[in-house]
Amino acid sequence: MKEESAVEVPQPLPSGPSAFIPAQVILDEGARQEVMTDTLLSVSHADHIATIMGLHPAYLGCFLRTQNALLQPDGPLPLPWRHYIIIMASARHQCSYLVKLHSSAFQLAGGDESWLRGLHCAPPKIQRLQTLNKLLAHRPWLITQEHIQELVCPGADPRWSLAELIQAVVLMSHAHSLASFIWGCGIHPEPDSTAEQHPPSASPAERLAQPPPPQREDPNRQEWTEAVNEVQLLMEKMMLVQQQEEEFTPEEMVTRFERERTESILEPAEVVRAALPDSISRFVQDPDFIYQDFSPRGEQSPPTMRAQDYSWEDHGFSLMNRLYGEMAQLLDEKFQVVCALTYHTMAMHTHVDTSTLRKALWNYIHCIYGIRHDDYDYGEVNQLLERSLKVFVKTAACHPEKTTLRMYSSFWRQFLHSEKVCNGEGIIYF
Ligand SMILES: CC(C)C[C@H](N)C(=O)O
Repeated sequence: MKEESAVEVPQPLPSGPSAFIPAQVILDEGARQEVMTDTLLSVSHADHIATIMGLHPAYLGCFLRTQNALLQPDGPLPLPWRHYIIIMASARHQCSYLVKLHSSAFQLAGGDESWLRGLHCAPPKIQRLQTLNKLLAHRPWLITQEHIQELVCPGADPRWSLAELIQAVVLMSHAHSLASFIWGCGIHPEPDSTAEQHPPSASPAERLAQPPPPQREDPNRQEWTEAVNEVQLLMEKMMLVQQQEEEFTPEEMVTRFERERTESILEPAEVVRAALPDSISRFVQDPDFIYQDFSPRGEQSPPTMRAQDYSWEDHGFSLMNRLYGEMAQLLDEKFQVVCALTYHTMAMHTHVDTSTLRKALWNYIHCIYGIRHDDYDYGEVNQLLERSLKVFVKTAACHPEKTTLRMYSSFWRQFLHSEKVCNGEGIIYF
């Protein structure tokens, strides 16, 4: 095991779409994806998000289709309202990138500027979404039937229709997870249209082709050998996991889940919470309400939810299909693409079956949110995910604004950046 102190302290990159990934690397790794350029060219102004997500063209395609559908002119909620809901939702994760982007879009769509002074200036109907917004962002397990009833029942004033509410919920969830992606990939703010260094007319390729940032020193030979061995070891563990036939009792399976959940508490280093800037805090009510860790004896611990009792495939999809059919299809496609997304690569190796590793990551994120798959042995998470990876994943998923370059650089040091690009939805991690 390498000592913490031996890890080089990474320096933030000065320019380009991401503070974590050098612009040149995005170009190089992107060039390996044949369709990337096409996908990027079809995005009229490829922003930093699309540029980084374009490392996975199949995912970028689904993402953009979903986002475009959410923001197309027709639909139950007026367009300015939809931008405003995204602002409120991204503010919960302190994502000034999205707050800024959608404040401009809100104005362009004809929104009433005075609302941008803060939540208290928005219509009461929008303000009533606050509770749902904060629960969805930080502790979704607390949402009950009453929260929905309160908004849609005939006596509710002002009342939300089901069609409006489902659109608002998808908008909020979309913004929450996108905020995790933005923090998790260290995405830089978009250049101001007034700023000199990046004229808005620059094409994505031009913007990427900035002078490369000062390169860090190449890892020395010993470090490289060590890294190669780490990947080798991980691949051996994956083989072992695949061959494992041992069956555990249901009780043992629960214990293994609980163990993983309890251990995750220790993962992120506690950082003192800084006061929110006014540009964010004006859209946040109750800023101290954040993700709450599981505690084995704590009364307020998140309950466990069995994935078999409520899942997208068996329940979520059909409900949404009735109320917002187009979105149900798009989200379903997005989930399917991401579950199947693999290039069969592992750092310097090709033709690898990475399914066990991807499944461990997926299930680990569900685990931190208290979701248990009762046919999955959580011992695999423990075997396959190194501690630094868990710290990163947990931070990006639960406290995205605390993700640092150091966390990003500490895990999977041998892997391509495109393999590390991560989404707090728990989904893009290839
Ligand atoms: C999680 C990653 C290591 C996935 C891998 N790059 C793949 O193509 O499947």
